[in-house]
Amino acid sequence: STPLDVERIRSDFPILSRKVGGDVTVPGEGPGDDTPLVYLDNAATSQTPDQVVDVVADYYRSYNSNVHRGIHSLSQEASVAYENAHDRVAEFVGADGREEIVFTPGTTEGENLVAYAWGLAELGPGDEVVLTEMEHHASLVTWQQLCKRTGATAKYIPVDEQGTLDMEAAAELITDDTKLVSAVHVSNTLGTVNPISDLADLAHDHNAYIFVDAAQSVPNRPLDVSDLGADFLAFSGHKMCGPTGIGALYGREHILEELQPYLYGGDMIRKVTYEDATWEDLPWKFEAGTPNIAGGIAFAAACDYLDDIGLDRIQAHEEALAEYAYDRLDEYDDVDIYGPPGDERGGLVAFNVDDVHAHDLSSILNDHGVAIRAGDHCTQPLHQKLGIAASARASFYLYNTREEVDVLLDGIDAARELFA
Ligand SMILES: Cc1ncc(COP(=O)(O)O)c(CNc2co[nH]c2=O)c1O
Repeated sequence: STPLDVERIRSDFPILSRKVGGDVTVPGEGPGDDTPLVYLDNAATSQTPDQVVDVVADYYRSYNSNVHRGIHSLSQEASVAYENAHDRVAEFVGADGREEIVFTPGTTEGENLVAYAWGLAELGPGDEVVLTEMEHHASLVTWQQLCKRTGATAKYIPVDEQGTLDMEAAAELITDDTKLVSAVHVSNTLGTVNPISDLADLAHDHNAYIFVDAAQSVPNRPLDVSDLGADFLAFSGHKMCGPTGIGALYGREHILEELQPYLYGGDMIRKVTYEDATWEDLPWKFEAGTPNIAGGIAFAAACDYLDDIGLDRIQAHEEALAEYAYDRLDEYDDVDIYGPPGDERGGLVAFNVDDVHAHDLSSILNDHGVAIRAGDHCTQPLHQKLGIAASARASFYLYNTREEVDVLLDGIDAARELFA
């Protein structure tokens, strides 16, 4: 695939020209240092191009209205745009149509929707949910707590010291007692790319569903829900050039059709009496109340933006940056890198520098204009397993450059000198 024109892409993101540092009491208006921003925290949230920001602004400026078919023109325009956005997001992940795409605030609510709309009704004592040891809390805590509530049992597929899933153990752990496998596609801490279609085969061999946490894969690589064998798949708009507060849950239509809603209210009903209620068609049955209309419409615009560039090219670009960062970090003997080798991972690298706590490293890197994430990345059990309380994580996207990786390494050198 042809390399990205990063400079042209960066011109779509004014924020990337910001200077940072100095007084931050007034967001965006601080005196700011003359330190150019180097934004390497894309696994937490991506930046938003003008093309997507303009869609949000245009909605509020010219057709803001509540959806679901009010009679007046504005409502009709908003309804059509919001409903069509579901079709666009469905196309982006290879779903059959809007019936298989529920808009949510993000990946977290997608996991919870399935836990409460399916899990609460289907799980009980003797049933098992199989997770991986590298799950994000959005999956791990959700299913762990649901198992506690229902008497079901949560089990974990081990991760080896290379950050790779033990698939032999998976084959033993997934049995006829398994009702659901929930697995992250690309780990937000290790960068490991899990063999989802193999896990799906194991789940389906035992008549279990598979839930795919695709928060770090839908934004970063071409993906088709059928190729993966996903029964459910959740992702977030804000990690793929969309606004915050919007994401989607994919579910096979025949499964969603059978599920009862877990959020009740307006828009999700068809007929209500004092005694009972009937539900709207999919996906509206699962979208109670006034949705994030602008966010949903902008989510579709983000899909257009990424597809115009090409996810295969974006994947190649960010993974090359991660490999470059990995190789440069690997030159140090006082740096620990977590996860698989640099050429076998998604576009992120988590690491620690001996004698420099990740939080201190992040603070010093901030003085150099570099934004990374430091902490447990919502994978505390995995950090405990790795024997660390926290890690630093650099995560790359379509608008980052090799020169920015060099600034990252310069900042790490400065931190090492300060703490050595
Ligand atoms: C693998 C994974 N699953 C679920 C989530 C939750 O997504 P949300 O509902 O949109 O918040 C995240 C967000 N990950 C991170 C958020 O901040 N730093 C991170 O690594 C994630 O990386």
